[in-house]
Amino acid sequence: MTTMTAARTAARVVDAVKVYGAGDTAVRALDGVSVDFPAGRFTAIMGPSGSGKSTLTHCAAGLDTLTSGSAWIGGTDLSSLDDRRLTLLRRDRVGFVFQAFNLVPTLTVAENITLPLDLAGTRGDQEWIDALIDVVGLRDRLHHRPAELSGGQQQRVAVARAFAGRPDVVFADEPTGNLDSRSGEEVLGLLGRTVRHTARTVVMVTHDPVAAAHADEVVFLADGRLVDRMESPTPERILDRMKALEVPS
Ligand SMILES: Nc1ncnc2c1ncn2[C@@H]1O[C@H](COP(=O)(O)OP(=O)(O)OP(=O)(O)O)[C@@H](O)[C@H]1O
Repeated sequence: MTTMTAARTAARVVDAVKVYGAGDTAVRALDGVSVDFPAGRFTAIMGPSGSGKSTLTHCAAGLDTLTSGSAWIGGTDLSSLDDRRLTLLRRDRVGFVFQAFNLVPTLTVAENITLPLDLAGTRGDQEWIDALIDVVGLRDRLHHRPAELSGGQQQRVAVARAFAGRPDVVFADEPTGNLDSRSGEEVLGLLGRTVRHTARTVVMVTHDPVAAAHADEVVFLADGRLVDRMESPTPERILDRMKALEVPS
């Protein structure tokens, strides 16, 4: 009964360096970041503007490549994959939610949710998708088109789509950036519930302490480096930490 298993890591980067450009104009967006995102947890990435949050997320998700260091999804080193296998990994094992909802306007809600599965040529797990539709509260909107939905409802469709293929990890980049605070709260509550009730993993970039406080843990970046981690965050504690990071040195 006392057997402990080490927490599985859904995604991680090790000694991640990302340099944009070259010579005098080179920008070191990530400067040796090592961070793991435990499976079954909701992790938020915070840091001042330009600290490398989006770069870290894009490299961890296999949307961009590191200059040096390694990025892993589960036990797979992304640098070991050719373009085709990387595309397949992103399709089959990673979900994305962006600030712009990126729904296909001509498809219904139901079709948008299953789009990644349809593109992959699989029906997916019907029971799972059915349960997801209830979790995101869209059962009575399934045959509507995105333009007939509020922004918050559209983002809930995007969340359901991100989880539809039961990915190892869902990356969300400012998912509430285009929403009013009430719809934003709904989407954040939804991300948290999905993680807790279905043991999925979410990694979310945000600049909003209230949004980050929905996560189980916050990791803080400054100048391309990991500077802190905070368990069981509250908006007040996050704000205090951010204020310290934003003081010019
Ligand atoms: N494609 C690019 N080419 C050149 N420089 C870039 C590129 N993308 C990002 N950068 C630079 O890398 C650094 C980190 O950018 P990044 O977007 O990762 O930060 P961020 O923390 O997500 O910022 P924000 O909160 O403002 O979105 C910044 O100095 C940025 O200007």
